[in-house]
Amino acid sequence: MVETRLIDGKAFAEGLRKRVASDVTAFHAATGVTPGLAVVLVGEDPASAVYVRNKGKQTVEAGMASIEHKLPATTTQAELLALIAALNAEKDVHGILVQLPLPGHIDAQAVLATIDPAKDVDGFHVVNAGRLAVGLDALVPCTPLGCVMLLKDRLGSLSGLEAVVVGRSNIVGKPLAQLLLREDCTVTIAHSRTRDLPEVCRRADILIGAVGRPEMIRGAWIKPGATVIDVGINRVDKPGGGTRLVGDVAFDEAQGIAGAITPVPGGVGPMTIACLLQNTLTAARRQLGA
Ligand SMILES: Nc1nc2c(c(=O)[nH]1)N[C@@H](CN(C=O)c1ccc(C(=O)N[C@@H](CCC(=O)O)C(=O)O)cc1)CN2
Repeated sequence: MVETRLIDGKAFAEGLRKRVASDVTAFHAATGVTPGLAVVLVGEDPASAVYVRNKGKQTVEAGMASIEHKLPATTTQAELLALIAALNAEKDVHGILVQLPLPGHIDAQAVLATIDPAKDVDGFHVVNAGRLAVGLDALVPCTPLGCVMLLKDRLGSLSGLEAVVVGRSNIVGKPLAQLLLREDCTVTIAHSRTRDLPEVCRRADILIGAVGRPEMIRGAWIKPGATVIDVGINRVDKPGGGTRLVGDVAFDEAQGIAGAITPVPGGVGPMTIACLLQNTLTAARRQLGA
């Protein structure tokens, strides 16, 4: 029986936000410039509205300018692209982010492709994805960046470790695999069609759940002592009524098997916005050649 440690992403994110805030103060003193982040929300998805509100609040708390554009669900793709073109040209806007998911009538890839790669603080533009893949400086997607920060904080060097990423999304699975490769991990990307997924997972020193299926990864799939990072945020019904959040990993079953695990909530989630603030400052620095 292994003692399972909790990886406190909420506390780590709080520390990171403080470090970013102090770097923003120094940046402003050196350049006279306040980094600005523009966040675009299309439609009324309640979870997205909460994330956008938190992004605005934490941006201001870090000493940066927050510019919010809330558009109705009926917004056309052409209108959205025109707004992004205007933000690309706006010199006080150093970072641009379009909250996902977008309404079904809008092609998300076309939207992401319109954002200036230098202002793409989500790191979703193909230029940033390509730069990450070939090992050049890139703006890196926030959730994967947060996962690697938590892993390095817990394990130090990740070199030579066997990492299994369950999930192959462009937003989390693929960029996270690239970041782990950059840390010299041996990386497997697995997914719902992977043959004998439990056996593949049991190879992992680092196991990442990023598949978006509530508690799909069972305790018996975890190698004893492994570090487990749970990216899933799934809302499920509670037996007596109401709902609760669970991850992609069966958290209770992981106790006594995993060496460490991120909880849901309070694990990876808070790192996403903290890393967004860091990316916004990075983008501002690069745009000013600072
Ligand atoms: N343009 C983007 N869209 C989306 C992203 C993204 O990085 N860029 N990621 C997610 C949503 N997201 C940020 O946008 C996000 C998700 C979760 C959290 C978080 O702190 N979660 C809490 C729990 C919150 C709750 O109670 O519901 C936690 O895990 O502790 C922050 C940001 C999809 N869209």
